[in-house]
Amino acid sequence: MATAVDYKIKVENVTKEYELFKTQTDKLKSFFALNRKPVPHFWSLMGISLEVKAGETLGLIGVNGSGKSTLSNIISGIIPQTSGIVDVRGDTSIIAIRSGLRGNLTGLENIRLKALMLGLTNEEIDNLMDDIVSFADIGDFLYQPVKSYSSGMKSRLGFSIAAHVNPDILIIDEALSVGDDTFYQKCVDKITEFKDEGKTIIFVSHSLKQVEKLCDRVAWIHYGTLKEIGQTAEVVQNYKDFVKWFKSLDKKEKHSFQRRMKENQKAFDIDAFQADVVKQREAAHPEEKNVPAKVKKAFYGSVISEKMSVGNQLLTWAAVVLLVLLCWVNISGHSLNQVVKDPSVLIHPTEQITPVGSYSKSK
Ligand SMILES: Nc1ncnc2c1ncn2[C@@H]1O[C@H](COP(=O)(O)OP(=O)(O)OP(=O)(O)O)[C@@H](O)[C@H]1O
Repeated sequence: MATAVDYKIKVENVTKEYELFKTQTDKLKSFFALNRKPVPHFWSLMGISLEVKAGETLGLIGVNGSGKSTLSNIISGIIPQTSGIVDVRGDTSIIAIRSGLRGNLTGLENIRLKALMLGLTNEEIDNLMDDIVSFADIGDFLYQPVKSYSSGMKSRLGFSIAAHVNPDILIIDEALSVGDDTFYQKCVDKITEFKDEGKTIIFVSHSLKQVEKLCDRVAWIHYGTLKEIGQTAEVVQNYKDFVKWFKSLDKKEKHSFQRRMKENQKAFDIDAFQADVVKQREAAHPEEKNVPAKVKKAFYGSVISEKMSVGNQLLTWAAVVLLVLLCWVNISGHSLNQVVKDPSVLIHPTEQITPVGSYSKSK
């Protein structure tokens, strides 16, 4: 019998690995699994587990580079996790300064594109357009490509779109830090309205004041790990204590601390982590069978690989070979039928090929 879930978002043992390629060519080679050179790895998330309940506002805090945006982008489906379960029950709509808007499209085009991607019909978008435009309040910039916008304008537009498409879950990643005071207040009012409507919100911010004002609970992400999750006042206070401690260090000590943390993220061993999860689960549920297989499925069962599978690699190479062959047949001047009957004709091009710009006398 299926058990009812009491969460809106569940993240279990989620990791995110980045390969630090030096060039785009190295990246492309790796995609086709052609890279022989070892590439440095970096684990942006090293096994995060948390749940967000329906109607709850969860704050994500942590120092720069701790993994807040990586986690919120994984939850909103913008990037895939490397391992772990991400279960999101509802439509997410992310408001982030850094993602979601296409620079070459105008503000108006971005509104339509994002709304279409979120499943709205053109008629629904037409009905919402005036509200979105008036909330964003960016004047004639609406007709300019978004790449010409200031970060405040991008934030206005991004917030306005996401807030009007009526998502069930809202992920707000640093959206309020760049607007002016009037816009900030408008956003806070809108977020409060969402909270009153019972929407689930993830709020990523460096402003502890905003977090204290808006969040029911807070998760402190610390160099790829979940350091603490709990009541806002308590977690924020512990984080403030950490920041105070860090600030009390001299420059050399600060660098050394940050280096140690980053080294730790480079050295993370996913297999050892998986083995640990198995051990803990076996200890907690001694009667449970096939724990290693179940944990393996939970780690990789729902993950979309960013590398090509062997099957896809074979298919791609087969397609490339076929394409080259067809081009060769075309250039040779023989018909496909002739080549199939006698492939050796490929190395004897027909004499009927007419050079470009000349008139064929053989007609
Ligand atoms: N595409 C990428 N390739 C390589 N490393 C990345 C990539 N994206 C993020 N990272 C690294 O992952 C880590 C986490 O980054 P993330 O942006 O999630 O942190 P953050 O907590 O949101 O930081 P901030 O508070 O500065 O916005 C950082 O060390 C960052 O350099």
